[in-house]
Amino acid sequence: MAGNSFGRIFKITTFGESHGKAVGVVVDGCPPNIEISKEDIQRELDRRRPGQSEITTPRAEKDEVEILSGVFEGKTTGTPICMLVYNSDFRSKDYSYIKDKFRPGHADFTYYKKYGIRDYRGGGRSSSRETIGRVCAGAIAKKILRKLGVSVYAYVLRVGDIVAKNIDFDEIERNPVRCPDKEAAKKMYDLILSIKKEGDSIGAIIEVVAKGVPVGLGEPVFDRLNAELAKAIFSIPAVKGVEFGQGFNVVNMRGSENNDEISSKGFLSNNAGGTLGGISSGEDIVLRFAIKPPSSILISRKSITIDGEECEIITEGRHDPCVAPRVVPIAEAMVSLVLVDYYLIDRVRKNIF
Ligand SMILES: C=C(O[C@@H]1CC(C(=O)O)=C[C@@H](OP(=O)(O)O)[C@H]1O)C(=O)O
Repeated sequence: MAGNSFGRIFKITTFGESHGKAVGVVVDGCPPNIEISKEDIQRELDRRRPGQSEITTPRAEKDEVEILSGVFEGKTTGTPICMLVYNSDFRSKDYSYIKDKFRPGHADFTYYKKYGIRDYRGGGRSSSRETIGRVCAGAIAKKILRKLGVSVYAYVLRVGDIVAKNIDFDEIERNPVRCPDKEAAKKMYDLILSIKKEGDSIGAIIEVVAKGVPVGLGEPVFDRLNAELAKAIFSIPAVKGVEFGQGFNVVNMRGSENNDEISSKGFLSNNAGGTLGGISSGEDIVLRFAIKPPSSILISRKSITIDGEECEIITEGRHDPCVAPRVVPIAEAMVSLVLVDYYLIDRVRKNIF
């Protein structure tokens, strides 16, 4: 029950801390003969790495992946794949001031109370640098899905009160916010910059769409596809809520509006967001999740020391005023990992006899 592994057949274990030597992942259970190159992994890591624009943390990491095992002559061999990224631009002295204090909103308090010890440098294991391993593993999952005709897209739907209205998938990677609506992206960018100038931070909503998922993935009752996807998304740092299809809006609907009618040509709507009874329906999987404003802000907040004395904390150092643009590739990775794992589970159970 150590909590660092995810998946049943396509199983990942991530390791490392923000200011430790390296972060990475071991992927076990990957099918053999999948073509995979360093570039396939690096492309995804480059979308997640710090220092991409004015609205991301300026920590200067190349985040260059090394594939240590499990790939031979450009193909997976069916053996464990270990991938890692060395940390280089860490300034651990920036964190000495919180050695004996808990930063409000961070995991400092709970890690210390649970373990009685914590690597306070850059948030240690609770840092979003841990997600590097997920993105590496997700890049392999994406390649497998592509062979199966499945594509997964994530994008920033909302920052503060600015909402993307025009969803153009081609626009996502053209702007630093990773918003599919060019006009909204500009407004989001300006808003994030102005909040950064105030030393504050802001939250966002990200939408994920998986296209081409076949009917039948998902294991009722406890391992419903949507339950596993929700777990995958909630395991991403800063996530505060997840919904599928109409989500929380169902409270405003009648059954007569919400039920997705079926014709001989297929479903007439997708209010369910791609699953029925926890099993994929063949419609797009559509989910959204809310991420909180980053906890590291330059505005003084009340807290306590490890001895329980009251203090004030300003979180100095290098931080993201809004993590949404960098969470996009992480969300795609997590959704891809679940889909590959559930595809393999479905195959195993059907191919025994
Ligand atoms: C470096 C990354 O983001 C870091 C995530 C992070 C945190 O507390 O999560 C704190 C900061 O670390 P540092 O103070 O060492 O620069 C961010 O820069 C990354 O995600 O790759």
